Amino acid sequence: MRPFVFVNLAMSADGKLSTIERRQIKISGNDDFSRVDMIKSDADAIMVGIGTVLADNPSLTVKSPDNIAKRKNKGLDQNPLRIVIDSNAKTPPDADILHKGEGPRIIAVSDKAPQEKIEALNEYADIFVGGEEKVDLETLMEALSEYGVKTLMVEGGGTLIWSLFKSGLVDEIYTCVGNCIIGGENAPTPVDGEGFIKEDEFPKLELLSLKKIDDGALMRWKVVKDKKH
Ligand SMILES: NC(=O)c1ccc[n+]([C@@H]2O[C@H](COP(=O)([O-])OP(=O)(O)OC[C@H]3O[C@@H](n4cnc5c(N)ncnc54)[C@H](O)[C@@H]3O)[C@@H](O)[C@H]2O)c1
Ligand SMILES: Nc1nc(=O)c(N)c(NC[C@H](O)[C@H](O)[C@H](O)COP(=O)(O)O)[nH]1
Repeated sequence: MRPFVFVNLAMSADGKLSTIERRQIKISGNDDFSRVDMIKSDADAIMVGIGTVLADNPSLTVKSPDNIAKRKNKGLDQNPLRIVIDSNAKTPPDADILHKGEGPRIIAVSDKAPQEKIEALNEYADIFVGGEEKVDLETLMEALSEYGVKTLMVEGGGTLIWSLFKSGLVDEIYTCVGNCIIGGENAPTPVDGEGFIKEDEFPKLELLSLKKIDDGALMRWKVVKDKKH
C-alpha cells in the first residue's frame, strides 16, 4: 500500500514555477509559506527532484518553532524524511538538504548512477536504487511504505510532478496562485515532461476548496481516480 501523495506548489498567475533562469524565487506570500510549513510538519516525508535541488538548494526543513515542537511532542524527528529523486546521483555532497536540520534522508537513484557519486552521498543519506534510466517511482513508493511513510508531500518540480501524474501516483494537489506574472515560453510550469495528448488521458480533478491567501488564491484538488489509474 503506497503512501498518500499530495503535491504542493506555488505558481505565478500565468502558471510558471520559476523564471526561465530556473532560480529560486518567492511566489508564495507569508501566509502561504506558513501553510506550507504546517503541512510539511504534518507529513511523514517530503520529496523533490534533483532539478529543484540544483536550482533552489532547498533544505526542506520545518521552520516554525511551534511546528517543530508539535513534531517533537509526537516523538518525531524535527523534519520529515527528506527524499531527492536523482537518477545519476548529482546531489551535491554539500547540499543544504543533506546538512541542514536533523532527520533522515533518502536519495533515490537509477541503476545508471555512478558508484563513486553514490559513495560520496551515502554518508549523509540512505540510497534507494531502482530504475534503469529514471528512478522507478512506483517501486520507491512501495519501499517508502516499509519506512512507515503514510503521507508524502511532493514539492516539485514540474518534471517530477509530471512523472507522478503519468504513473497515477498523485492523490491531491494544492496549487497556490501568486499575484505576479513571470512569463517566458520555456519557464518551468507545475507539470512539465512529455505532457498528456488525448483528452481521455487527462487526470481529472475535483475542487475540494478555494480560498484567497495573501494576494493570491489557494486551491486544493483531489485527483479523481478513474479506471486507468
Ligand atoms: N514554485 C514552486 O512551488 C516550486 C517547487 C519546486 C521546484 N520549483 C522550480 O522547479 C524547477 C525545477 O524543476 P525541474 O522540472 O527542472 O526538476 P525536478 O525538480 O522536477 O527534477 C526532475 C529531475 O529528476 C530526475 N528524475 C529521476 N527520476 C525521475 C522520474 N521518475 N521522473 C521525473 N524526474 C526524475 C531527472 O533528472 C529529472 O530531470 C526549479 O526552477 C525550481 O525553482 C518551483
Ligand atoms: N511553496 C512554495 N512557494 C514558493 O514561492 C516557492 N518558490 C517554492 N519553491 C519550493 C522549493 O523547493 C523551495 O526552494 C523550498 O521549499 C524552500 O527552501 P527551504 O526548504 O526553505 O530551504 N515553494
